[in-house]
Amino acid sequence: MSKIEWKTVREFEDITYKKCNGVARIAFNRPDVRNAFRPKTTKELIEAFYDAQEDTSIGVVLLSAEGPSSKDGIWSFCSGGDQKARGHQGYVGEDGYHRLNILEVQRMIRFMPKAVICVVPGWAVGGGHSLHVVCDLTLASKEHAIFKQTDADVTSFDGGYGSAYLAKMVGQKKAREIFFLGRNYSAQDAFEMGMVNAVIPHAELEDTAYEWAQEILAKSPTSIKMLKFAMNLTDDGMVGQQVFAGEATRLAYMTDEAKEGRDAFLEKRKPNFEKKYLP
Ligand SMILES: CC(C)(COP(=O)(O)OP(=O)(O)OC[C@H]1O[C@@H](n2cnc3c(N)ncnc32)[C@H](O)[C@@H]1OP(=O)(O)O)[C@@H](O)C(=O)NCCC(=O)NCCSC(=O)CCC(=O)c1ccccc1C(=O)O
Repeated sequence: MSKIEWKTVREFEDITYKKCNGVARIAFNRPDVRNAFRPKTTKELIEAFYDAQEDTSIGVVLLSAEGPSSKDGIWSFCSGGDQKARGHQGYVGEDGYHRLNILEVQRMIRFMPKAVICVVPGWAVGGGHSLHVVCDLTLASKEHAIFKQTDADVTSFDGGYGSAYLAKMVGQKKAREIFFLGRNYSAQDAFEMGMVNAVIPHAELEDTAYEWAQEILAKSPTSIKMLKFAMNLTDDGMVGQQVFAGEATRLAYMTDEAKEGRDAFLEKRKPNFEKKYLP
């Protein structure tokens, strides 16, 4: 295992963004407010995720958080939407517009053609909880991770992946308990429910996430991508089919018959697909 030497690839205000050996690490960086996200945060997340998606040297993305809080030493992954930035129609950005763009971040994670691992060093609450749900894998701090759903306390509820997909993960009864009662769950509770892949001692959490990423990087990228999209497909309806089918088209582009179809058009002749029928 090579040493982890994270390199900052771009400076942001609300997040940090680093890369090392095929792994991108995007981390919330507002620990004093439990890493609540505001429109600026989601805008930065979208830019970082887009860069990680486009960068062909990156195969796995870690979504993590900086910390602990300088005020009280408490760790958090993300406490969801910043309630101070909340206006009458949604979360208000510096431009004065109300936005719902954490859902765009969720879609980027879901449709990212690479594995996304959520690293939970502390509180994962509200929209922060939903982000962990939508990631492909979740690793949680044994000592500090706490999972909690407060959407129903503040009337800012995620009726998409955060709840319905969670129910597929932990079962209907448990998902309803999580949302209806809003209790605290430890990393071990979350592991036993099936929404966390592993409970890791806090001091080893980031290194373990990097090691898991390296294990995934040793696999065939096309297999990981197609398996992710295949597993998404049954829950994502026509959009899931579109994403999966797009990749099938990409694979078809690489065949001789695709070359023949393109060349025939450019050469103004009929395509010859003879002897191209696979058994
Ligand atoms: C996370 C807590 C349980 C932690 O509790 P505790 O350790 O006791 O810390 P506190 O003293 O409460 O907090 C410390 C400090 O942080 C500030 N803070 C914490 N969370 C937030 C927050 N979410 N927004 C703003 N500020 C926050 C807190 O005020 C303190 O500041 P001081 O100045 O030091 O006093 C607890 O903090 C807690 O419960 N937090 C709130 C959790 C919450 O309700 N989050 C929002 C849920 S709704 C959501 O996330 C939006 C979902 C969403 O965006 C969405 C969903 C579906 C469709 C569309 C959308 C959309 O895009 O709008």
